[in-house]
Amino acid sequence: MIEDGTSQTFHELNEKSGSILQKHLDALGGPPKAGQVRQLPSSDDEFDIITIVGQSNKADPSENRDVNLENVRAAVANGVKALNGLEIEKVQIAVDSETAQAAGESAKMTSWTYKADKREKIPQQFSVFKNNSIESFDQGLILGEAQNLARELMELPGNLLTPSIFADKCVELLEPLGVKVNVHGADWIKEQNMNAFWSVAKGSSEEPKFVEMIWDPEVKNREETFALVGKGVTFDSGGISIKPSPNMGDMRGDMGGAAVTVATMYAAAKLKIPGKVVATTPLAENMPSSNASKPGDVVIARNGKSIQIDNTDAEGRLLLCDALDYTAEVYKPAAMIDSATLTGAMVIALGDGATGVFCKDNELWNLIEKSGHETGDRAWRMPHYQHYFDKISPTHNAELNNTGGRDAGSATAAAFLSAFVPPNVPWAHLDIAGVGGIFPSEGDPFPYLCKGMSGRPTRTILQTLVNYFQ
Ligand SMILES: N[C@@H](CSCc1ccccc1)C(=O)NCC(=O)O
Ligand SMILES: [Mg+2]
Ligand SMILES: [Zn+2]
Ligand SMILES: [Zn+2]
Repeated sequence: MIEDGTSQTFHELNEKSGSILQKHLDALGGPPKAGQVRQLPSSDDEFDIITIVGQSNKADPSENRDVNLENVRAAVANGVKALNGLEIEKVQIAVDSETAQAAGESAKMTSWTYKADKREKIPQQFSVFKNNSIESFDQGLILGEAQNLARELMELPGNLLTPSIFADKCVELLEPLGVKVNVHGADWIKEQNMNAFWSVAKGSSEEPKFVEMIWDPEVKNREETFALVGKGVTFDSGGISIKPSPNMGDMRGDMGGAAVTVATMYAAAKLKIPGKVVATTPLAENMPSSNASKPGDVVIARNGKSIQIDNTDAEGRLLLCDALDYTAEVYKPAAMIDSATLTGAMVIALGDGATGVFCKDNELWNLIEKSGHETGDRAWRMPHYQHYFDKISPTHNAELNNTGGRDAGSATAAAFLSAFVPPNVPWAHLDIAGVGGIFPSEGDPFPYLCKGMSGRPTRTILQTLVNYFQ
C-alpha cells in the first residue's frame, strides 16, 4: 500500500488495530518521507505485513509529464522493492482511481529483473487494497507486463533470438490472443522487391523474416487502421563497416523497435483495443561475410528508389524503408508509427531522457506527446526539415545515400525514411536508441526499472493507441 501515514487507509487500519499501528509508526520515527519506507507488523489476519511508503508531492510543469503519476510510480516501486526477499507473493496496494493505472504499471515493472531466478524473490501478484476492482489498475498491470515483455526480448542474446526464433515467438505470443500473424521468409522478401531489406540480411546465414501482425476486433470505436513498424536487427555487428569491439554485445538489443512493437500488439489484444492495429517487423542479422553488402553498393528499394550504401552500419533505415513502404501501401493506415534503435546520434542528443520523435503531422505528434506525459516515458520532437533531406539526396551513384555523415545523424536518418512514406500518411518515426536501454541504466531516475534493457517506450506507444481509439 502507498500511504503517507495520514491517509484514510492508514486511519482505518490503525483504528482496527486499536492504535497499535500508530504506536509502531511513531517508534520508527513517524510517517516516511518521500523515498522512505516503513514496514509494520500487522495485527490484521488478512495481512502479514503493512508497508507504508512516503510519496513525493513535488510538481514541476516544465518536466513535461504528470508528476503526480510519476510520484505514485516511484512510491509503489519503493514499496515493492522493500518486500524483495521476504517471500511475499501477493500484495494489495491502496490506490485511488486517478492514479491506479500508474500504480499497476509500476508494480509490474518493479517485479521484473533481467535475471529470471531473482524474480522468484520479488512479489509477483498485485491487486487493489481490499480486493476492490479498479479497471485502470488492471490496465496498468497490462501496460507494465507489455514493457517487461519488450525488456525480455531485448535482453535475449543474438544466438537465442535469431529472426526465426523471434518470428516463432510472435506467433506463440499473439495468436492465442486473437492477433493474426503472417511470417514471411527470404523468398517472399525478394519477391516483394524488398532489396534494401535483403541487402542487410544477405550477409548472414540466418534467414531474415518479415512478420505481419493484425488486430482487427469486431467492436470498433473508429474505422481507421493504426500501423506500427519496428526495426528488428537481432544483432548489429555493423556488417563490413564493422563496429568497434567494446560493448558490441549491446547490439543484441538492436531489435528494440520490433520488441516494443510486438509488446504493444500483445497488450493491445489483452486490452481489447477497439480498433484495427497492424504491425510489421523486418527481422535480420547484420553481419560481415563474403555475401555481405559492401560500402558503395547500390540497391533499388521496393518503391523503386535507388540507394547508395555508403555505410553498412546504417542498416536500420534499409530494413525499415521497405517495411514502411509495404505497410503504407498494403494497409493504408490513417496513422503510422515506426520505432527503431536507429542512431548513435540519438544517444548523444537526448540520452535516455526522452524518445526523439520525427513527425510532420501535428495531430499525431500531439497525441504521442500527451501519451508520454501520461506514462512518464516522454517524447521530444526533433526537426524533420527539407534541410536534412538535402544532406542525403541526391548522391553520387543513386537517388539517396544511406548515410548523411556525422552531423545531425538522427535527423538525416529520419529524412531518409521519409522518402518511403507517402506524404498523405500521418507518420511518426521514433528513434529509441537512447531510451531503449542499450546503455543499461540502474534504478535512478526510473525507480521501477532495474539494470538492463528498458523496453521503453512501450507504454507510451500503447497509451497512444488507447488515446487514439478511445
Ligand atoms: N544500431 C544502430 C544504432 S547503435 C546506437 C548506439 C551507438 C553507440 C552506443 C550505443 C548505442 C546503428 O548502428 N546506427 C548507425 C549509427 O548510428 O551510425
Ligand atoms: Mg535481442
Ligand atoms: Zn548499425
Ligand atoms: Zn542497427
